[in-house]
Amino acid sequence: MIATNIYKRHLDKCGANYTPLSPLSFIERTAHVYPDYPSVVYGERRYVWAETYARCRRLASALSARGIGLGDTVSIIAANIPELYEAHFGVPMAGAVLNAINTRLDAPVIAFILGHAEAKVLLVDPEFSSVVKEALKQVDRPDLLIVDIEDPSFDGGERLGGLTYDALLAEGDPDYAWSLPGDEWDAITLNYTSGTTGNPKGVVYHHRGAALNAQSDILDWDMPKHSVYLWTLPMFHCNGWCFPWAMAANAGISVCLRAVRAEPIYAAFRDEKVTHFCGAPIVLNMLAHAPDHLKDFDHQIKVMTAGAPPPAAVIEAMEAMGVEVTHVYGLTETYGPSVVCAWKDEWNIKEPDERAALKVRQGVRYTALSGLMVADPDTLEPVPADGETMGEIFMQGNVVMKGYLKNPEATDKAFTGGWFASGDLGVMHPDGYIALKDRSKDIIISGGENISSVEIEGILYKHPAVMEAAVVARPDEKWGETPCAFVELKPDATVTEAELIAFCRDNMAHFKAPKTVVFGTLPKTSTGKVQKFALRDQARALA
Ligand SMILES: Nc1ncnc2c1ncn2[C@@H]1O[C@H](COP(=O)(O)OP(=O)(O)OP(=O)(O)O)[C@@H](O)[C@H]1O
Repeated sequence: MIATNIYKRHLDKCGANYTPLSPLSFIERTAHVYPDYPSVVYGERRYVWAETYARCRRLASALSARGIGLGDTVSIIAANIPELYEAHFGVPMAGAVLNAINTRLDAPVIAFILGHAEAKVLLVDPEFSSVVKEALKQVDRPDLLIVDIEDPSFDGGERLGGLTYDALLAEGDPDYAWSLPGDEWDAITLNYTSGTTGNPKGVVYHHRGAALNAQSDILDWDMPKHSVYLWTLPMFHCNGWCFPWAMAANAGISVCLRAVRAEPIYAAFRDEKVTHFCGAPIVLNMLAHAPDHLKDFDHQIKVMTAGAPPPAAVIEAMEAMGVEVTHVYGLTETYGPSVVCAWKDEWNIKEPDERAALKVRQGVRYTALSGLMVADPDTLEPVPADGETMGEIFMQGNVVMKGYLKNPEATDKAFTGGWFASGDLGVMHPDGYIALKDRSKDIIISGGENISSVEIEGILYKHPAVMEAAVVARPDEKWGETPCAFVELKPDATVTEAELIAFCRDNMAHFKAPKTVVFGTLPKTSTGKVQKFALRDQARALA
């Protein structure tokens, strides 16, 4: 007898029971349900959902009328302003792929991206017109449509094309009948990695992953409906960790911000009654060290942090100010956050330092992620959950990128045995929470022992004189490598090399303590991370 599965008979997908997952459906619903609720705020400019939705439809319609559609790239280089928010909907509503370019890149890299992405349109914020002008000289693309965004609140910049963003919107239909993608696997955005590990690679996201991760953002952060979200995290970075779409699903308010400085951030906390914001640990550190008179708010604020290991001292400082920290971890390749240090109520009774020690761990799967493991990169055998055995961190599921654009070799290398290899090293704790120890290329091997630079940095941050710290390997004849710390001190603080080394030795195994300390400003990448490769060069020169 032929075995049959009764659930396979006459139970097929059809238009009634299956539509592609896409975050575009979120804005349509929210504009329908909450048309007059605030959506986007930028200084004096205030929109409600009906307006934001109409502007996105105009953009889609205008792009479409100009022949932009499926498989085309629309690039944008902009600060966190409403136009960049709208592009997250208007561009894919036209069927095209949004490529938000990192605003801190230099002209040759921008030129590389425009060429590699085969961009058809480039939307330009006036703040970046001069670097774009330089980049355009280096790309041979006379057909590229340049659209200048105008921002009366920004002083400077120049027009590069013959069309403004508002004029483009005016060409469009506010009632444009856009449609969901034919396939949820269709590309929605293209994000270039910052290139700290080589040439920028074009990470492609699909509608399905974008919808799922945006929903996880809300779920894994317990975001109440109509949250007030401050845009401190660049929207160009992994599409702002999917928060443009999350805020549409949440029917929340996006408070746009051009400059990520303590003063406007604290002013927004107070004036807009911000409830949520995201930022790399360096942003949290900046806020913690801002003058006290700025810290003038008395409502509950939550921050989500990732991008680099958050030192326990920074978490403690934020929480002492009444800002609740949620620690997440991910990569451009995983739509931003895909792992969260899911908090447990029973941890609330612990002392602040114990709470921070639990929270510096990267944690467990985001709701949208299917698999997370720490494993031997050669055998893919998971390491024991002992909190000590190091392995590589692997992810699996719908919030792992489609792959790298036009780069099958890199895609094949990243996907191994059904898993995405993160290039990060970590351990699995007995309670199932992972902790990241280093990027594989950052680990220090001294006398045959692995030393985690992250662990040493965590100790250095606890010293009252230290503002920022980064540790790299310094070549050493006897030990192979020794830890070399680069330290930026707080204004007016003083401490000697010997004192800092002694402080580390008092707080960790002696062999792990840095042997050298160099004082000075730390070089940063375009995403605000410390440029460890530059520090490694400096450490090598010392040797
Ligand atoms: N919570 C976190 N704790 C520790 N490290 C983190 C955390 N979140 C992210 N990271 C680090 O950031 C990396 C992802 O960064 P991202 O995808 O932005 O790439 P990049 O470093 O800017 O560029 P490239 O991929 O070119 O090196 C992770 O692999 C990890 O090393």
